[in-house]
Amino acid sequence: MRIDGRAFRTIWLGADGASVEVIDQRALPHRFALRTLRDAGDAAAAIADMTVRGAPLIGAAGAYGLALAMAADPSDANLSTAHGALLVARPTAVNLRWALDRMRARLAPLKAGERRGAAFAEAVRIADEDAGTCERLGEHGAALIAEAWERNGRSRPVDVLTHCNAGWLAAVDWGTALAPIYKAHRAGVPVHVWVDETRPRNQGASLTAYELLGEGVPHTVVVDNVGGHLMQHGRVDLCIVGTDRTTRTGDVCNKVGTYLKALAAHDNGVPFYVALPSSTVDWRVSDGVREIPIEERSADEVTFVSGETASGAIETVRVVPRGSAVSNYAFDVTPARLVTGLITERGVCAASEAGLLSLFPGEEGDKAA
Ligand SMILES: CSC[C@@H](O)[C@@H](O)C(=O)COP(=O)(O)O
Repeated sequence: MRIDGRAFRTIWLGADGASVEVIDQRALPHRFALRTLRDAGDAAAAIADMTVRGAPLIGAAGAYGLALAMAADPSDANLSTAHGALLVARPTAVNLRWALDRMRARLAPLKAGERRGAAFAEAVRIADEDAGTCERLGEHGAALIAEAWERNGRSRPVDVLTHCNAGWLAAVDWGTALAPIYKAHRAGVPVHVWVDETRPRNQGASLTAYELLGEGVPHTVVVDNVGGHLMQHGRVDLCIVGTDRTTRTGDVCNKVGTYLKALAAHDNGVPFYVALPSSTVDWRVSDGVREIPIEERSADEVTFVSGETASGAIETVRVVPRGSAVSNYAFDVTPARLVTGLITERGVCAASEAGLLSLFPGEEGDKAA
């Protein structure tokens, strides 16, 4: 997608064929910066410190990290060590394990000497496939936005509320929740996006707003707690969010605060859609609340906020008094019963095991994997 009119992806193989370039998302929206990953340790650090973030991108970064590991030492021992080290970089988004397991399955049967080239090729394939998958789910989701426009008699733009950043910065390209918006916008369907700021890291205010500006999509940044009010007053036609892990029964784990938006949507009869590539489905898990590990991040993310001062300097300031206890749960689970539908690369389905299997019939056998 575009930054200042230039097309970018979030991750790509460096020109030397031996390193990986990523957009450093910690610097946005104030500064556009790239970071070079030279080994698996760099990749694990970039995932953990959220230089790269968002479920599909974490998966692609893990795959490239394993390729960097194979370039340094293609032994069986290092394949296992690097897989383990990358896997623990962040716990909630299942795409990381999905991508690492796919890489290991591809590389393990090969001779050590064949692994470097195969690993980079597979990582590139994973990234390319993610871009294609997100574009396809965007087309399916755009149809829902077009239907909402028909429902309002084409009288006004369709108001979509989204939470966190599930746009192209969270994937390799296009994004998940924002892909339908981009597709609808490019097709001439007028869309306006309510962007939840998404405390504590403000991925909505900083990244979603930045993306939407780049693509020229009308949007308004709102504080996290205003969604219920907007829905009560008919200002939201539909919600679309992403997910970091979806159970086979259709529960969705996404950025903390998603559940409260789903409750408000349910109470107000607002359709609540979740957009996902199938790599985000964890077929081994059936109860999201009990079984999905919820990442707890540093209390500093809550205690301090960072931003640009009037003089253009980036500064971090304390907003919580010294001495108060602080906790920082990064995700929550929205039960399937609150989800109107799942927007996938194969179409839109019910948030249920039957719904998912109607689109992904071969996956049932993976339940016990
Ligand atoms: C793009 S998909 C969905 C999610 O990954 C996204 O909504 C999200 O919660 C990202 O969380 P983050 O902590 O910024 O990695």
